[in-house]
Amino acid sequence: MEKIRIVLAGPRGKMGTEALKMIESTPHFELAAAVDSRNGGKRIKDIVGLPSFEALIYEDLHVCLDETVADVLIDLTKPEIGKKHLEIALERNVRPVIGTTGFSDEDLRRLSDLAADRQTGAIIAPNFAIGAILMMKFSQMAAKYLPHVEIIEKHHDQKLDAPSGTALKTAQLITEVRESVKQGHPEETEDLPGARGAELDGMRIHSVRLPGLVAHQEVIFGGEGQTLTIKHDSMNRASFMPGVKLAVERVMKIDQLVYGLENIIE
Ligand SMILES: NC(=O)c1ccc[n+]([C@@H]2O[C@H](COP(=O)([O-])OP(=O)(O)OC[C@H]3O[C@@H](n4cnc5c(N)ncnc54)[C@H](O)[C@@H]3O)[C@@H](O)[C@H]2O)c1
Ligand SMILES: O=C(O)C1=N[C@H](C(=O)O)CCC1
Repeated sequence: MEKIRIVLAGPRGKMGTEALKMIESTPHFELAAAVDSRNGGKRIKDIVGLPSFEALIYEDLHVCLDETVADVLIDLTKPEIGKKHLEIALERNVRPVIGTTGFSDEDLRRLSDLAADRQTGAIIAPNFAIGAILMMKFSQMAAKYLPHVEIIEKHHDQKLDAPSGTALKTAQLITEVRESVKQGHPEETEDLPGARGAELDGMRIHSVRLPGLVAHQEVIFGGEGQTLTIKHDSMNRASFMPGVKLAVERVMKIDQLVYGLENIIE
């Protein structure tokens, strides 16, 4: 099998270090280069605590892709950088696998058009954990029958964006199968602003940020005399790596942008 040559953006981060281990243990993956906010000119093996890859570190993706033969870019940096890197990679026909969140509907339309123009596969995955994908799929199934929904997402307190990409994606999947519903009492008031959480098509989304958490979500459905809770917990960042590996393999075989791993697992 030919090796898939990967550029990894964010190699020193919590996700990036797990991704390096995943690449190291996958015989048909090769780390071609890395993009970091510092350490340009060094090699991955020169950074204390990182595996002994010879791959060079660049501080600019343009320069990296000028000097590197690559098939796939994995981006695990931060929202505005992931978006910029996705575009740079597509313009050079390098297939992006993006783990950062914060893409608006308008961004997704524009980037889908760009991927289609370039006939280059791209995957944006708000959550790489296979269990989280199932949680979203099961929630979409349940919402057909129990349309009153509240989402509680909980993450570590270093997370930059709220609500989480997973919560937004879950809400979007639910809007595809249910009519818009006015939830709660028609005359309810918020005596403390934000008490009822964010609102998306009648659904409420509550974001919790605490040290000690990794990534967790509960989707609670209410009906007459019953509730249903669908819950997923990522206890560590290794939980995301089978999904990253799957996305890298799959992005090599598609020629359009896919938003969400639920679109590539059976
Ligand atoms: N899709 C998923 O399943 C999933 C799971 C966990 C985290 N995430 C997302 O992945 C991203 C990384 O998460 P994390 O917990 O590893 O964060 P982190 O803060 O530990 O790591 C981010 C890394 O990106 C680097 N970085 C910042 N700007 C950069 C730039 N311009 N170029 C290159 N590198 C740059 C930082 O130096 C840091 O090492 C976040 O956006 C997070 O929301 C996604
Ligand atoms: O920032 C994180 O950490 C995570 N973000 C994702 C999201 O926004 O949904 C989910 C996984 C962890």
